[in-house]
Amino acid sequence: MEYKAPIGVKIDLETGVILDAKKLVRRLSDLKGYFLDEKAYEELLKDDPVVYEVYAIEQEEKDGDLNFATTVLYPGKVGNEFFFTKGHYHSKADRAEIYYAIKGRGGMLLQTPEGKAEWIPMEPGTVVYVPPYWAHRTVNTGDEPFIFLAIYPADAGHDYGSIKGKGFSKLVVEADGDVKVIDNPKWKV
Ligand SMILES: O=P(O)(O)OC[C@H]1O[C@H](O)[C@H](O)[C@@H](O)[C@@H]1O
Ligand SMILES: [Fe+2]
Repeated sequence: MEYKAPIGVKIDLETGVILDAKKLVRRLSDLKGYFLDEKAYEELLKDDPVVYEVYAIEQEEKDGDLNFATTVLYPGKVGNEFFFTKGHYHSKADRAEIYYAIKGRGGMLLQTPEGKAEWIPMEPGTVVYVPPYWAHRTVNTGDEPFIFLAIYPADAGHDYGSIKGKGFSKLVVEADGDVKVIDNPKWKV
C-alpha cells in the first residue's frame, strides 16, 4: 500500500491566502449573464474588477478523498445586487460540503433543482452544511472582503450549467440600506 503524505498548511486569516495553493481569479468579465442589471454590469465592466479569488488544495477526483479551498470574495454590487460567486451544483450531485466563515460578512444562497431557495447569513465563526443536491452560491453583503474556507469531496466536481443559464430563484440585494433576499424576476423552473 502506498500512503499519501499528510498536509498541514496555514490560512492567513487576514487575507485568506494559502501559500502554495492553486490560485483561481474570477473577474467581472467571467460572470457575464449572471447579474440581473445588464446596464450596470456593462458600466462596471470598464474596470473589470476582481470579484473573487480561490486558493485550493485539491486531490485527484477519487471517492473518499477531500479537497479544501479558501475564497476571498470582494465587496461590491452590480446595480443593487451584491457580488457573489458563480454558484454550482456538484457534478456528483449527492456530494455535500462544509463552509466555515473566517472574515467579513455575507451569506450563502442554496437551492434545490426544483427552485426551493434558502438564505443563510454568515459571519466569522459560522459553519454552513451544504446537503447533497443543493446548489450553493456565496454573497458578500459587507464592505470588506468576505473570506471563508470550504471542504468538499474530491470527486464532487462543479456543475455550473443550470445556474449559468437560469440563475437562482432569489437575488440578494441592497434596499434602503438593508440586505434583502427577493424573488428573481427572471427565474423560471
Ligand atoms: O465555483 P464557484 O461557484 O465560482 O465558487 C467558488 C469556490 O468556492 C469555494 O471555494 C468552493 O469550495 C469551491 O469549490 C468553489 O470553486
Ligand atoms: Fe461546492
